[in-house]
Parts: sequence; structure tokens; C-alpha cells
Amino acid sequence: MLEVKDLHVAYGRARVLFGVDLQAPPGSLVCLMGRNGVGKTTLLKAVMGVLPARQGTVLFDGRDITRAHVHARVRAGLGYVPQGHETFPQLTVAENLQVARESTPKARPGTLDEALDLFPALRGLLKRRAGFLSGGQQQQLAIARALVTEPRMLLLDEPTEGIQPSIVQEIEAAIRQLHATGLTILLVEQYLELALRLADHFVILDAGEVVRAGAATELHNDEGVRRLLAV
Ligand SMILES: Nc1ncnc2c1ncn2[C@@H]1O[C@H](COP(=O)(O)OP(=O)(O)OP(=O)(O)O)[C@@H](O)[C@H]1O
Repeated sequence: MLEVKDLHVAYGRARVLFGVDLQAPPGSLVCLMGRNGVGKTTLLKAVMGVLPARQGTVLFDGRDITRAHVHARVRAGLGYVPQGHETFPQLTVAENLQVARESTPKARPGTLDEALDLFPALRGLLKRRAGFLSGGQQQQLAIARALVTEPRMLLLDEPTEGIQPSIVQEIEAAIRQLHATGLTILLVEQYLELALRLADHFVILDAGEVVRAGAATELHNDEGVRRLLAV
């Protein structure tokens, strides 16, 4: 479904990714891991088109989207939940969802209800401004907002970072449920145990390069991996 080949990305002169390869087959849940600052967010942004690729290709369903605009990628079926969720704080929960819904007029009418079924607590908060929600509720809103665009693949950047444990469990359950429905997921996650519970494939970045990749089962009891993640 997603194939990244020899991807190079830089911020001005500061080069951050050096020839990254990554594959996410249809229906897979790939966990992207690595210490702080190794380039995980940069990779997601380049897949989403928020940052340009200096070199390399991004294929989605076999189609070269390396130069496509973000909107075109959303229409092609990519959904993105950025780190720190980035909801619109002045808009209500309902308005946040509506804005996303309008960007994809062809999405089925039922998508909003399905997103709210995943996070029922949001139903009671529809009229509240997003800025007044807890961090965990905002994260749930950010995921719901990506889902109303009816993605076939979801990019999730550290959805559990800084979130209270009870909501982490709800988010983990939601990710598991989405994966079970066949959604392909690329998840950036720092907590190895959570990654092990959810992922079927993993990719570890170090200093902008892929240093390990494979089936999640290979991660269990692997001391080398724990060193790479500094856990
Ligand atoms: N806007 C920017 N301008 C310049 N350098 C940046 C910018 N954003 C990130 N970087 C640098 O790029 C490198 C990779 O950052 P990135 O956020 O992709 O890492 P990460 O693996 O997602 O880290 P974290 O786990 O802390 O989110 C870091 O060295 C960071 O300082």
C-alpha cells in the first residue's frame, strides 16, 4: 500500500533523512520507532507531503505521490494525525470534525458516526471548544478528525505521548479496532510494550537511517533493539 524508497529530507541545509526505505503492506500496522530526534516525525511529514522529498519516491497503491499536494494525498486515502494533535482550539469539537469532513466531500455520510462510535466520550463534547478539552480528548478528536476523511491508511504520530493512562488505553483499543477493520496504519510510538502489543511490522530509525526492520515478533526479547530505543 505504502512504499517509501530512498527518501532524503532536509530542513534547509540540515539533512535529516538519508535514504529511508519503508513498506506498509495493505492491512498492516507498522510501528516506526527510534530515539528522540532521529527523524520519525520528518518521515511522516514527507509521506504526507507537508515536507518535500529531496530525493527518493513515495508510492501509494503503486501511484507515485512524491510531488503530490497534501490535499491530493488525503483524497488518495492517506489520513494524518500529527504529533501534539493540532486541533483547532477556537472551534468546537463538531466544527473541527466538520472542517475535515468538508475537505473530502466524497466521503460516505456514515463516517462521522463511525468516528464518534470509536470515541463515544466525544459525543457529549460536540459543542465544546477543542481548546477546553483535556490532552487525551484532543488526541481522540484528532484521530476522529482524520477518520472522517475516510482514509485507507492512517499515519499516527505518537498518539499516546503525554496522555493520561486511562485515555492511553482507550486510544490503544481504538487503534486495535481500526486495524481489525482492515485500515493500514503507520504508527510512531515510543513505548516498546505498546508497539509490541499492536504492531505486526516494525521499522527503527537511527540518525535518519533505517537500522532495523522486520516482523514485530522479532522484537521480543531483543537486547539490540532495546539499546537502539534506549529503553
Ligand atoms: N523545522 C525544523 N527545522 C530544522 N530542523 C528540524 C526541524 N524540525 C525538526 N528538525 C530536526 O530534525 C531532526 C529530526 O526531527 P524529528 O522531529 O523528525 O525527530 P523525531 O524522531 O520525530 O523526534 P521526537 O521523537 O522527538 O518527535 C532533529 O534533529 C530535529 O532537531
